Amino acid sequence: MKPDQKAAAGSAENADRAVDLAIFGALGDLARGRLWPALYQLDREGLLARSTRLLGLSRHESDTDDFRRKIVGLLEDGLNGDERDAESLERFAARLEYRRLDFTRPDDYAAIARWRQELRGEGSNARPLVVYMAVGAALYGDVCAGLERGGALGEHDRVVVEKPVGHDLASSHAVNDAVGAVFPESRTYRIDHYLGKETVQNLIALRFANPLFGNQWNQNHISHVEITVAETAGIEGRFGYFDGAGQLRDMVQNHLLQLLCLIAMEPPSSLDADAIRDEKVKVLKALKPLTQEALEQDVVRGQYIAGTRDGQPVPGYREEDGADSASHTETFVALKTEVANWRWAGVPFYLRTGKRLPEKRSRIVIHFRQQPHYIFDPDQRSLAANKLIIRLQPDEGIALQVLTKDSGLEKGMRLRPGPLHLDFNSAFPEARIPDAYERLLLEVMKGRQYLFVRRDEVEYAWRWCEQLLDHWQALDTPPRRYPAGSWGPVASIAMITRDGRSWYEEY
Ligand SMILES: NC(=O)C1=CN([C@@H]2O[C@H](COP(=O)(O)OP(=O)(O)OC[C@H]3O[C@@H](n4cnc5c(N)ncnc54)[C@H](OP(=O)(O)O)[C@@H]3O)[C@@H](O)[C@H]2O)C=CC1
Ligand SMILES: O=C1O[C@H](COP(=O)(O)O)[C@@H](O)[C@H](O)[C@H]1O
Repeated sequence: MKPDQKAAAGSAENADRAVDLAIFGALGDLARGRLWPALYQLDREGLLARSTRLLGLSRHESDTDDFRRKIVGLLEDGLNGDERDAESLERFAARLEYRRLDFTRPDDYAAIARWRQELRGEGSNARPLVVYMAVGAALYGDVCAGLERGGALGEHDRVVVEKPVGHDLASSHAVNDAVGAVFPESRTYRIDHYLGKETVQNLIALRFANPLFGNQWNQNHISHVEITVAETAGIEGRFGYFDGAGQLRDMVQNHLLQLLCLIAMEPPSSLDADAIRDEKVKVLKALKPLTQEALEQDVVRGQYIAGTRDGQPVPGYREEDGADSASHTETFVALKTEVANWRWAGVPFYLRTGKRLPEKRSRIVIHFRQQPHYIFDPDQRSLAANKLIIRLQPDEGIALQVLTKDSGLEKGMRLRPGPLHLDFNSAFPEARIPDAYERLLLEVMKGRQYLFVRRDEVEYAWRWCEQLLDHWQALDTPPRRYPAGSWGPVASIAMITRDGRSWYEEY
């Protein structure tokens, strides 16, 4: 954005998003790494309302001045040079306030009611409050009840809850009930930050704005679908949280199943939140239950052992800081599933996600079927299928692999695969790809729910995942091992090879 545009935007009232925001867990990993940087970027781009105030809440000994220094310090450390301008940092710091609170102590919540009273005294009448739960789900009930009993809430206030909502179906019911006792569903925003990613948004545009794909999007034309979300990171100091969760709860129950829903859902009647969410729920309900044989053959869980990252040695999962040396928690999951409905019957969806894999890479690959009648060199038959490769991150973009004739006088009708490429960064160089949290925070401020997950979606996703959790619990055996820096247990390759396929690696 040019400086003159920025100045104009910075002074805009942006009345459609005039809220205040209270972050519970303001100094935790999520808030420090994602929320404060996202809010700063929104402010810098002139997208916050002029009046918006941001309240940090945590049990750390601090006050507003100290808190402002801490947040500005972490922004200065994390931002690129051109994002770190003194004027924007100063304006952002002025929005911040801090209160020390123990979220489990009902009496502490009066401080929030007092803060809101002070804002009203400054002339801001009833701006809605957005309550952001940057804490574990076990605390959501305490916070909601504390806010209500402490007289801190108004009738338009909203709550944002982080994933995973609960630990299984029963605990997710309990968490949703506790939040629902204070905030109705229409004011509850369940975050799945993958839904805020630019390319994930683009799935909707790709599928429903392009008849070319819309008409081919079914079992007549698609042979199988791959979804890979690979991370190079390990546990990064989060052993306490992660060991109680594992990769299925941390990534599959939410991010990967949401991606699957966006690929598999029927066209919604509109872009309204409930129109989209109704279609996603239908997909979750149609996920084929896994038979005992499928649980044994088509699901692979792994745990990384010592290996390398970028050529440097890294410890195994059980040697991480604070680790339990006998942990059975999985850091890798690969599985095959099917959406049992008219559109998708017989089309396998292969899902794969893991920590400490060789690359950070999230990709969806749609494999189209071959032509019914093939007239080219029989040796090239395996080439003869189009693939649509959706690069969620990094190098956001879309590639369609098509076959052309290999050029040259002596080549005859040799085929050559090549991509038709849309690279978002080079196609739209003027547009910065915003972080998912920027988009999602802005949507909450505007009161729009279509990028958030409804209660029944969360619960159907748990219902399906529980088959795997129950199976693993009954087995009580450790996950398969894989060296850090590899693509997971060999069994995950065998799983897809048995179907005469392989994970697509040419990104
Ligand atoms: N970190 C991430 O990248 C992601 C996190 N999430 C979700 O976000 C939520 C937060 O995760 P994360 O930031 O990693 O967790 P952290 O443990 O890093 O942060 C939680 C914060 O809440 C504070 N806190 C905990 N209990 C209380 C209490 N009783 N009173 C006052 N403050 C308290 C903690 O304080 P103290 O430091 O004193 O313990 C800590 O600062 C979780 O639901 C997680 O699943 C979702 C996606 C990604
Ligand atoms: O929700 C989570 O997501 C991150 C990965 O997010 P990304 O945007 O970097 O792909 C994962 O590392 C974390 O364990 C999980 O809780």
